[in-house]
Amino acid sequence: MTYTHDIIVLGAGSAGLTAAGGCAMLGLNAALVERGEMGGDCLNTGCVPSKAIIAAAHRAHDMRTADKYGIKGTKPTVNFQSVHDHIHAAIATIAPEDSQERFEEMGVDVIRGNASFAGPKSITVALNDGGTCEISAPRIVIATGSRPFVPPIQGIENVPFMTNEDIWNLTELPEHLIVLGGGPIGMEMAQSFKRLGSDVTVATVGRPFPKDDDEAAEIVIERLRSEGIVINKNARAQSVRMEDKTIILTTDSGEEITGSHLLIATGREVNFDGLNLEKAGVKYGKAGIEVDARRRTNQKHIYAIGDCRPGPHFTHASGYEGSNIVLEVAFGLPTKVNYKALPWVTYVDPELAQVGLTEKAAREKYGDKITVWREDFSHNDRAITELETTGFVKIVKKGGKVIGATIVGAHAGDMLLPWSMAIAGKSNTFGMASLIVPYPNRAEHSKAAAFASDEAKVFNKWTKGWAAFLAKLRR
Ligand SMILES: Cc1cc2nc3c(=O)[nH]c(=O)nc-3n(C[C@H](O)[C@H](O)[C@H](O)COP(=O)(O)OP(=O)(O)OC[C@H]3O[C@@H](n4cnc5c(N)ncnc54)[C@H](O)[C@@H]3O)c2cc1C
Ligand SMILES: NC(=O)c1ccc[n+]([C@@H]2O[C@H](COP(=O)([O-])OP(=O)(O)OC[C@H]3O[C@@H](n4cnc5c(N)ncnc54)[C@H](O)[C@@H]3O)[C@@H](O)[C@H]2O)c1
Repeated sequence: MTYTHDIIVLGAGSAGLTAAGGCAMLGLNAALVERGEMGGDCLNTGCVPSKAIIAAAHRAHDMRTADKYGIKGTKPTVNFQSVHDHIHAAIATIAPEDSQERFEEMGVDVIRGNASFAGPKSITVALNDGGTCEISAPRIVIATGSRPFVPPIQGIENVPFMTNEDIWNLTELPEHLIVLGGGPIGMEMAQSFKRLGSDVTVATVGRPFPKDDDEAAEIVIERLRSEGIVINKNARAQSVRMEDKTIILTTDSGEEITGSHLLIATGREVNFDGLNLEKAGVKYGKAGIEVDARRRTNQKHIYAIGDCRPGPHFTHASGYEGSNIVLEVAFGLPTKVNYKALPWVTYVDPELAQVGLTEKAAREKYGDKITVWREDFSHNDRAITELETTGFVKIVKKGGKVIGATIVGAHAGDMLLPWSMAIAGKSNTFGMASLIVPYPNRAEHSKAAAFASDEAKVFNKWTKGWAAFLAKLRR
């Protein structure tokens, strides 16, 4: 079979951009198909807008609480249209990094349209501006991401609700926001809207931050409650209705929660509708496209990376898996994912940061073979001078080895890097460049500097020559 490309990547989010860009930089003829906005969820409807609103809310909170530093605190005047503009300015500033033009300059063939399998090695694209095109390659990467999952709630079809896809269109502050879901999306938004002036009620199943360390999560929950957010644990949404302009959500315990706006943040479902996976014989389940540790599907030449496969849903996980694809496809190196030093940060205040195993997960795995060490910020001089003494650093060890670290407190996310290095056992620049660093985070620049110092070892005439040789064998 004569192929149009060496590799086809479906989806231009964090996963697909990394895979397609890396392969093209090694000289492969890479196609990247995107039906929506370049940059995917993270840039357009996820990390970037959420971190921008968090920053605005932080400033409002600082104004209200300045008294303790000897500066007269004041009630902030929030112009929500301007907050909206700030959010969209942040997206627009970062957008060129993920743009079609930038990837075309790298040598990627960017095709805008909806991709579906025509066969195991061929793709039909329904082009956004009309018509179709057929492309084919010996290797195909599915990186089609996820979208909000809306649970079955009686009456939901008659009630206006928002998800992470449209909340960024708000130009007026909601009077009373009901947040359904106590995961990172729900809790980051709950604190932001509260600080900007909305009343906020959260309804969730179990405790908020279900994947995080118990003690650390409780510290944040206490802070959120002290800021006036009402949090209903064990409150599964049963039904919802509208009376005049009021939304009334009824939980499975019969409690009624009222508000002016409803945000649904109850997890994700995968974007594989319309991909025609059957035509390629690719297996999938409810949690996503089934993959092995190398992110190969049951069809070994087809990979699935990022949010579209079961596993962690983070930009940095998607980017990491995209880089692994470059090693797999361009260099022919079998590359298993290794998440023993996977970090994540929830950008509430105080920040909640984790790398490796939580204490609970480590106990479940290793029982009393672990030891746990905790240092509170209450006796850290920088924290004392900044009046930010809430929180701690906790490390979990097995013998002499660090296997997990939890940090809750101001700037917690920026403090994770040394623990990632300890868990991964990597300290030189090459090792640092291969670490998974949480997004978005200032420590990413330490990784970037480390990578820059070694970049010539990855992208040079020898590696390009090897990639070209391998690609020729496969054509
Ligand atoms: C509100 C919010 C805040 C978040 N904050 C953070 C954070 O702070 N840190 C963090 O690490 N993660 C965060 N995340 C998670 C992060 O955004 C995702 O894990 C990440 O964007 C997934 O990247 P991806 O490339 O796998 O998928 P996506 O970004 O979803 O990209 C998939 C792309 O594929 C395209 N596509 C789908 N089907 C087709 C098709 N058939 N043909 C062509 N194109 C197709 C889509 O249009 C999309 O552009 C957040 C998510 C949300 C919703
Ligand atoms: N800072 C970050 O890294 C960040 C920020 C936002 C999102 N994300 C990623 O995005 C993904 C999606 O986030 P999310 O918060 O939507 O999902 P999630 O799966 O993490 O949390 C969903 C929450 O909704 C609750 N829930 C589910 N069904 C419910 C119902 N019927 N009624 C009430 N509560 C219900 C769950 O108990 C859980 O607390 C996450 O996996 C996360 O990795 C990351």
